[in-house]
Amino acid sequence: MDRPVLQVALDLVELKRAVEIAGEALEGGVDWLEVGTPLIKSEGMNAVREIKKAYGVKTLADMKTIDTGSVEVEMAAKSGADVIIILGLSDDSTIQEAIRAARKYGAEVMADLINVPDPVERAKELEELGVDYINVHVGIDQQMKGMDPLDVLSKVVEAVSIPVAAAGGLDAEKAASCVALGARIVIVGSNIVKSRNVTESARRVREAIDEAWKEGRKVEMRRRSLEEETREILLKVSTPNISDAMHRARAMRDIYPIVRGKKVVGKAVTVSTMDGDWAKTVEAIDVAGKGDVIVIKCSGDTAAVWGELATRSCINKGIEGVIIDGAVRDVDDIRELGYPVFAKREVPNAGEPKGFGEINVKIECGGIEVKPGDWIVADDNGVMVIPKERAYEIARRALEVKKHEERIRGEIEDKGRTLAEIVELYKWEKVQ
Ligand SMILES: O=C(CO)[C@H](O)[C@H](O)COP(=O)(O)O
Repeated sequence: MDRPVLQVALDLVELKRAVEIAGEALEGGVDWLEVGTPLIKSEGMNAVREIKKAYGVKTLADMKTIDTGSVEVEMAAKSGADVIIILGLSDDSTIQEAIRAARKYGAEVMADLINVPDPVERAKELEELGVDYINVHVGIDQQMKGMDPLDVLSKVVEAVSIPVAAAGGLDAEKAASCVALGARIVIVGSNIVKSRNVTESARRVREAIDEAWKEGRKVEMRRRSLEEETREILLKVSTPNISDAMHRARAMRDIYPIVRGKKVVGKAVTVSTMDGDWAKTVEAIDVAGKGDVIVIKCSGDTAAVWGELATRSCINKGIEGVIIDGAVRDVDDIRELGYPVFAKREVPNAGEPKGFGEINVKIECGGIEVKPGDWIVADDNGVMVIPKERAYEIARRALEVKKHEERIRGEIEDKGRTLAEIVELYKWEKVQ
């Protein structure tokens, strides 16, 4: 049996960059080039033509066809696509029309199982209908919720005898696991095309899948909990990455780092208190656990609700940091301790521990709503709040923002280009 196929998904919107990245990916050992759906939507069939003409290797058009199978397949095949990707969700008549059209032009059809309710049953039906390949695919938005193609891959492989592809957030390790589970084609997008060194990233995947194929590697399926993964990812991304991932969500207003150069990531233990009343803020240290962040809303900022001794207590308990919509004192000591405290104002005077307020209630801090358990990420840019229900998703989206920027940074630093040139800013300004 031949070695597994490595297919790169050129999920970009700029054709010039896609052609360049395709070349770099081929150098790293990619076999097939997929013209991604965003590129097709941005540049039309011209993208298929240009990619095919530039390299002459097997080229796929990810049309994601759901209707008019014949028309869409014909367009792509005439433009040079060797394989056209259509949606397995389509009506059987669309699939049959797509296959008939493909045969006229000597092209093949790959059916994508994205969003199919019963992937194993549908894969069997699609094989029966005559598609050439099945793609077990978890879409980009689904990946952000923690879905993984590995979850159903082996069942689909067992159910059909045509080659099965796998796609959806694959890196070298996951791609190797897909091969070990029987995938004949691995499709990698973001982890190659957004990488700063495309050739090197492609090579890593190439080596990993070839090794898995030669050695019949066993798959280790241990997955970390979503919470572990969320924390790990949030430690890698910045607050600007998170803001972008949340459609430019606002950071807290008027809250500044008392100690610069520190990063805070953790789940919120919230405190609502009165100006200068430090009873609940200090009691919250005993409520919070390792890895938490204390987030305090005060009714004013004339007297401190936080100082050096509270900070030392936090350090003892492994609490990640403190965010205060109010006043802090002992800032020189806090700086010496190097502990991340973010606050609105610095003052010398403390208030009294009267005990007004509550711990772990919904508050508004720096103008942003914070619920107990929401994720807080703070750095020198500011403080972001991620609602706990969307924490994993936002973390994954922020990581995509970071990866996207890494590739652009590389083009600025290594190729001497400008940002406007790379992202074709003038072309993509909003039409008025
Ligand atoms: O078709 C796609 C999205 O709908 C992508 O091309 C596919 O998911 C591969 O990209 P990635 O590796 O970034 O998930």
